[in-house]
Amino acid sequence: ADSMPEDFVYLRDVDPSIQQDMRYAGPHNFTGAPVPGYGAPECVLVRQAAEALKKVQAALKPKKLSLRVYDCYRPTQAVDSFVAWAKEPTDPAAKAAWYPRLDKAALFPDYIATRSGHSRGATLDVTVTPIGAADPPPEGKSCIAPQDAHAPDGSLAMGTTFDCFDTKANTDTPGLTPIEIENRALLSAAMQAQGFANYPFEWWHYTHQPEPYPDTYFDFPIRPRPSGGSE
Ligand SMILES: C[C@@H](N)C(=O)N[C@H](C)C(=O)O
Ligand SMILES: [Zn+2]
Repeated sequence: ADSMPEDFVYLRDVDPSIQQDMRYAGPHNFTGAPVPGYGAPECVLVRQAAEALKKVQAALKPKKLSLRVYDCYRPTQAVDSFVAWAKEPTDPAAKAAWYPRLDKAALFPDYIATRSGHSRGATLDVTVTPIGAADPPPEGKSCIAPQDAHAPDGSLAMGTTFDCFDTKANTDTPGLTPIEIENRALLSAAMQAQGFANYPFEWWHYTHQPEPYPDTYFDFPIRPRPSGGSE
């Protein structure tokens, strides 16, 4: 079906304090353009996952930290567009920024899935950011470039930026600085406490378990949130 199932929600309706930087709805992603199926910059998830994220957010608040989501439910048409993107000629500037040490073909399946858990509705890409921190746009530098206390988008330094397709993004990769290790552990502990499991290739990718739709890959497009919310 083309419409959002009843047990999917807009994260904004469950917890408007969680920051959303929905990269695939705009040009600041590895493809350089808005991705098919993302008709609005909104995080959509199955309700259980959204409610669990709200609990993670509450646990971070005393530390003056907030979650920031980059991707949530992903329609299968978007996944298919990633596969099509991989067959197009490589843009050297995009490669230098997002996958400096791998060729496009090598990104599948570890860093980009041809059938993604995101399409099942309980998976999301997330980082942690100080509450009230400035939110400058991404700079387009190499995603594996050294970071100070913060990544270029103001979030906590995790060793790479979001969607950095590189071994340095592997959650337990060697060679991180102590603060990067601490920040990844902080995210991981907060998420695990509410039932999220990390994907070891990408420090930002988490799935809430058990999944309500373990075998269903949805393709409804993400539409603007109805005014007044869905609750
Ligand atoms: C593309 C990246 N954000 C991601 O989510 N990768 C995993 C492997 C996926 O595509 O499911
Ligand atoms: Zn992901």
